[in-house]
Amino acid sequence: MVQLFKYLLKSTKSPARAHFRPSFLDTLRLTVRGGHGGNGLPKYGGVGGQGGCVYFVAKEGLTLRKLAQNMKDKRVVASNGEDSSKVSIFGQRGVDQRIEVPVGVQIYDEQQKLLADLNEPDAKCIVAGGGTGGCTGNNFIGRPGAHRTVNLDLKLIADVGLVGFPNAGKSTFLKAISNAKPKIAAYPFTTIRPQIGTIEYSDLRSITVADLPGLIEGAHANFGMGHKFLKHIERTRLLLFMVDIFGFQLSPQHPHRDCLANIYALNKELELYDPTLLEKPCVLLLNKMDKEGAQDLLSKLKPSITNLESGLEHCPEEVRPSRVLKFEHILPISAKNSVRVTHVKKQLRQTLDELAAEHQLADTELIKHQLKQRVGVRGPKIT
Ligand SMILES: Nc1nc2c(ncn2[C@@H]2O[C@H](COP(=O)(O)OP(=O)(O)OP(=O)(O)O)[C@@H](O)[C@H]2O)c(=O)[nH]1
Ligand SMILES: [Mg+2]
Repeated sequence: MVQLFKYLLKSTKSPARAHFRPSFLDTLRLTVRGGHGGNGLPKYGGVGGQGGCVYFVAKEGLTLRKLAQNMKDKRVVASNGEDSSKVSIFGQRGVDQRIEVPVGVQIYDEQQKLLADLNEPDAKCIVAGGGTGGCTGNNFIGRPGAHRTVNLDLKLIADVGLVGFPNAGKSTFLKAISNAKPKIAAYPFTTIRPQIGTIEYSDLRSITVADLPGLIEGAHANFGMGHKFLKHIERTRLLLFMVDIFGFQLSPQHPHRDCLANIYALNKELELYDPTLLEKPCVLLLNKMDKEGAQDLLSKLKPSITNLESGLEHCPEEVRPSRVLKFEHILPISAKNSVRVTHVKKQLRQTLDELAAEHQLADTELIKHQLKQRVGVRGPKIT
């Protein structure tokens, strides 16, 4: 019976099967223990071997899900150092435990203190040192290794973070612009885990875009998936906001918000999560421009969208941010028909290149300060 169930589960692609698919995992708790130091040999002044340590190394192409599957009991223990003996005065050191973790993992101890940020390939950190071997300093008695519980918190690393409310067309856009093959449907919450797409350019350069699902109005109050996935935009260099030009209504119980109110609402959600995110360079996409009446709507909303500050007083109080976003560019598109998607592709690359060049220049505090002010001075244009 169990076999039959397993077979059915394997062979069907029904929604039930999809339901059993393991979900995206971005946190993992592990217990780590360094090896015990070996005992010394007082008679000969022999020193025990040091216990092995547990260390993490960041590797690309790994996921926390894979790591969790490979480590069923969530415990990592390094081996003990050997005791000193007549034939081996210096005991052998214990063998280290090397654990490969995905790039972008941050490691916290139980008090939520950050121990390490493994944000580039081959970055390493020792999470549990081995105990010292027995010697004169400790009466020849080997010491236990460090023992602790660590929390691994994965924050995706992408050049661009795609932020928008459900149904705006984020996945449609990601599919049109990159190699990603996300699911697209006419109902909210189609995407339930972050997706990363890579945009390739003719000069063989590429940029990565992360589609971060689950953001809804009130996420700060833990509605929907709350801010679960917002942490992933902390490490993106550019935020790409997307709104439906016709606005959005989550359900009949929620108010319909026009496109402008949605921009403010996204602005507010980010502000409530982490106000420093508002300082990141950002671009706005106005999607579904192929639909009838979209151009007229755009002409009507244009003055307010290009000057968010001016419309603040008419913004519903519950979605009113205290500080508005300053978009580098505002780009009307039709993700579905791939209209102006190439233009977005060019703009993203250009903006990222400009940012990289400016950061290279910004080696004095003064220039860094001017950089922060930069977006505000220029003001966005709809192009
Ligand atoms: N007319 C029109 N429809 C679009 C456009 N882009 C997306 N859509 C439609 O809008 C609906 C939602 O698109 P998705 O790409 O799934 O939206 P999403 O933002 O990823 O939604 P969630 O994953 O639920 O957050 C689908 O029915 C798409 O076909 C567009 O440019 N024009
Ligand atoms: Mg989606």
